[in-house]
Amino acid sequence: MENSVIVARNLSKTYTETVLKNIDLTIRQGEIIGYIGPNGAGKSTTIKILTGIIPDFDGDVTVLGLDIRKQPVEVKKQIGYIPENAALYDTLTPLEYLYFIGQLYKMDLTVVDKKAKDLLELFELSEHRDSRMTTFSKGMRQKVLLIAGMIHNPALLFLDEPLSGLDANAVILVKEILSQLKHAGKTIFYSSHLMDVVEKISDRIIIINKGEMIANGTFAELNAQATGSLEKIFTDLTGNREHASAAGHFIDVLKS
Ligand SMILES: Nc1ncnc2c1ncn2[C@@H]1O[C@H](COP(=O)(O)OP(=O)(O)OP(=O)(O)O)[C@@H](O)[C@H]1O
Repeated sequence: MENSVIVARNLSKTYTETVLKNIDLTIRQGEIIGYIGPNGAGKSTTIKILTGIIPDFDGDVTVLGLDIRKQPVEVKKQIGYIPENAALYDTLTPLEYLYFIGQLYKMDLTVVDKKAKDLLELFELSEHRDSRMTTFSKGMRQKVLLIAGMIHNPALLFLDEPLSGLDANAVILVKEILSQLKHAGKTIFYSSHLMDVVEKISDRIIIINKGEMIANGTFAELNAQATGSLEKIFTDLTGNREHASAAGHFIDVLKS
C-alpha cells in the first residue's frame, strides 16, 4: 500500500517455543495503533522485531519502506523506541544522557543541548537536569526515556507501556503530545495494558493472544466482535472472564 509505514507478512518468531504466529500487519502513515494482549502474548517481541532489535524471525517485515533484516541501521535512524523497563545509564545526568543519545543520532550538539533543556523543562525536570539519575524516581526516569526516544523527531514511534510511573499531569501531557504528533503525520505504535488510554488514543486496535492476532480494527469494529468497554472486549476475546472467582480463590489460598 502506498503510504504503509509498517508491513509485516507471515511474521513468526520461535525462541524454544513459537511465540508469534503468522502475524500480518499493515500500518499506514499517521495512524496510532494500540497493540494489546495478555502478559506473554508477544507484544514486546513484535516491537523488538519491528525495530530491528531481534533480527532472527520468519516472514517479511518492511519498515518505512526498508527491509528490516537488510537495513536495520537505516530504520533505527528514523524511528523512536521507548521500551518497557529500559536500562538507563543512571550514573549520568539527564543532560549527559540526552547528549549521548543525540550523538548516537548524529545530531548537532548545540541543537541537542537546546532541545534537551527545553524538553526537560516541559516535563518539569529542569531543576534535576544536572543530577545523577541514580536517585531518580520511576516516573522521572520514564520522562527522560520519553524525551530520549523522541529528541530526534522520528517519523515512527514505538512505545511500550510509556506511561509507566508517570503522574496524572505527565500522563495528560504525553497523551496530548501523541495526539499532536499524529496530526503532524507521525505514526505511533502503542503497546499498553491501560485499556482506557488505548481505547481513547488509538485509531485502530490490534489484539494478540498467545502469539496470534485475534482482532484488528477500530474500537467501533471491535465492538461488533464483542461489546462494551475495551477492557470488556479484551477480556471477552482473550477468554479471561472469571475475575471475581479467581480473586476469591486467591484470597482463599492466602488464608489457607
Ligand atoms: N529472549 C527470550 N527467550 C525465550 N523466550 C522469550 C524471550 N523473550 C520473550 N520470550 C517469551 O516469548 C513470549 C512473549 O513474550 P513478550 O515479552 O513478547 O510478551 P508481552 O506480550 O510483551 O508480555 P507482557 O505484557 O508481559 O510484557 C513469552 O512467553 C516469553 O516468555
